[in-house]
Amino acid sequence: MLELHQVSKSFTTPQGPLRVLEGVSLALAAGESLALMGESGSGKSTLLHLAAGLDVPDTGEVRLATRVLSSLSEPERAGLRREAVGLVFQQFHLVPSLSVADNLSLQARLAGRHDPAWCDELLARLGLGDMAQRYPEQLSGGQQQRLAIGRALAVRPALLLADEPTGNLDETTADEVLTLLLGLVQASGCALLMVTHSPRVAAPLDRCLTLAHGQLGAIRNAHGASR
Ligand SMILES: Nc1ncnc2c1ncn2[C@@H]1O[C@H](COP(=O)(O)OP(=O)(O)OP(=O)(O)O)[C@@H](O)[C@H]1O
Repeated sequence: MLELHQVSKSFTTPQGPLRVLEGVSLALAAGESLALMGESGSGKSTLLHLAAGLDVPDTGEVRLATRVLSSLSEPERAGLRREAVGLVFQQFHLVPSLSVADNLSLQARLAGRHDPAWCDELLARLGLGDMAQRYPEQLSGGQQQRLAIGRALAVRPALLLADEPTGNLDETTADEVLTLLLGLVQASGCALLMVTHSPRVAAPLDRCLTLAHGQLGAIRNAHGASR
């Protein structure tokens, strides 16, 4: 589903080039969930952006659904991202002037993949069924993040990329949102790559990798064992 092969990425800074990823390889199968941990500045978001085709590596390959992202033009990458990738960030990025229902179906409509029955099911499963005609400012933080998750899943993506999706929520709300997210990911069969600082959040996922000094390591399998 998602493959990174020997991916390197540097940024230009006033102090010179900053090497963030150095020969990183990983494979994520359909339906698999992977937590990506690491200290602040270790390159987690950079890796997520490369996986989404929001940026391209300096060297190496990112393959998404068998397409090599760096061989695509930016509009082609945007098209593939709309169809195959759901994105959830710490900030909810909802459209204030659109209702809950319209926010939820927005990406799916843009991708030409709007399925009203699936959107209704998502609203119900996310506990937003009674709030479909409200506007984002009339929702709590947890409800807004549930809506952002619904928007990402409405397109039935093959891959869900989540960057600290519960980072803005209190612990109880974060647990509720995470449980809902993992249940929906399982129901929809998509692969999940989630960046998190929290071992609690990472624990229920199939695997956990840590990024440090530009490299991936500390692999944990579903049973908590390191290898
Ligand atoms: N566009 C850019 N230009 C220059 N430097 C950048 C750019 N984007 C990221 N960086 C730098 O690359 C490094 C990795 O950033 P990244 O956001 O991937 O880290 P992170 O592990 O996600 O951090 P955090 O946990 O704090 O969100 C950081 O030192 C950051 O300052």
